[in-house]
Amino acid sequence: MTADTAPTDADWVATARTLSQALPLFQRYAGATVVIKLGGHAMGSDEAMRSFARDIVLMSHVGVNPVIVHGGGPMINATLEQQGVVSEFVDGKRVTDAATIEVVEMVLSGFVGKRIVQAINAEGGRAIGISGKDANLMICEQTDPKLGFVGTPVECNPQFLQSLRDTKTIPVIAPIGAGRNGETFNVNGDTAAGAIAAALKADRLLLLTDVAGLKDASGDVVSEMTPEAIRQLTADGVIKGGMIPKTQTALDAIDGGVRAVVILDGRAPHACILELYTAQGAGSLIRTPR
Ligand SMILES: Nc1ncnc2c1ncn2[C@@H]1O[C@H](COP(=O)(O)OP(=O)(O)O)[C@@H](O)[C@H]1O
Ligand SMILES: CC(=O)N[C@@H](CCC(=O)OP(=O)(O)O)C(=O)O
Repeated sequence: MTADTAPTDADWVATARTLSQALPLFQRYAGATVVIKLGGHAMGSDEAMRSFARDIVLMSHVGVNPVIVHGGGPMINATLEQQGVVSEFVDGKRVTDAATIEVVEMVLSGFVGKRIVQAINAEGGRAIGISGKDANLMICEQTDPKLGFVGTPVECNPQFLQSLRDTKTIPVIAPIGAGRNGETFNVNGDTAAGAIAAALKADRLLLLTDVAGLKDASGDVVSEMTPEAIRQLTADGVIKGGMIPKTQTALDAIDGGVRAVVILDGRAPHACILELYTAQGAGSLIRTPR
């Protein structure tokens, strides 16, 4: 079917066949909890956001419990740059002083989170924007005094998410954590998604990023990897930079009880439903061998 020709009867039959073939996968994921981390680099145009939102609403309609955790690093950078501030990053984490944490919270819990909420709601879903502070969802401790207000999640309280699930409300979570002494902590989006997925014992954690998946030493995307293979590729320097917190998150999430983690290209159209509802899947699946 091309854009400039009307669909034929055969095209419609092919569409119906595709839907019918997805039945076993719809059944397999009915009732499953799927945590989706949408990184700032994966948040594209309004059209891409609409397509992401549509996929989330579709998942919710066929019985999945989607939980979105978002990033927004590039949007934080842009707002800080308007104020003449350029952040320093150590091991992929933003050094966050008292003025910066205010900007981080404003950007993530403000326009980034609300853009996702609005997109989902516009497609007929029911989303609500919260952060790790709400209902004590994510309690943090300071990661390292040198990083300032950067937090490591030490306690997750996902009961509130279960009550959202009962009312088919889709949480859209900003990676901001509460400290025990009233501090606000900036949490890497991948780390926050992994901690929440582990607390929920999620069936899947999808880490949406800007590459097709995990690449091996030859630069080829590998469709399935074990935690052991990831440790080896990291030791060999093949997994590096921003991919390190992602793969570390994947390993921690699996240790914490998540069944499988997928690293996939969030800019690709319909990445989430391709992964869940096609036999081929998308990106790189990480799980312990069965
Ligand atoms: N082995 C690898 N396979 C795939 N990507 C890798 C690998 N090692 C490093 N990367 C880099 O990791 C990047 C993703 O991390 P990052 O830019 O922090 O993503 P995000 O902003 O989506 O959180 C990719 O764009 C790629 O350049
Ligand atoms: C501690 C830390 O670095 N926090 C991140 C939070 C946002 C994030 O993780 O955004 P992406 O997923 O788009 O990278 C930051 O300040 O950029």
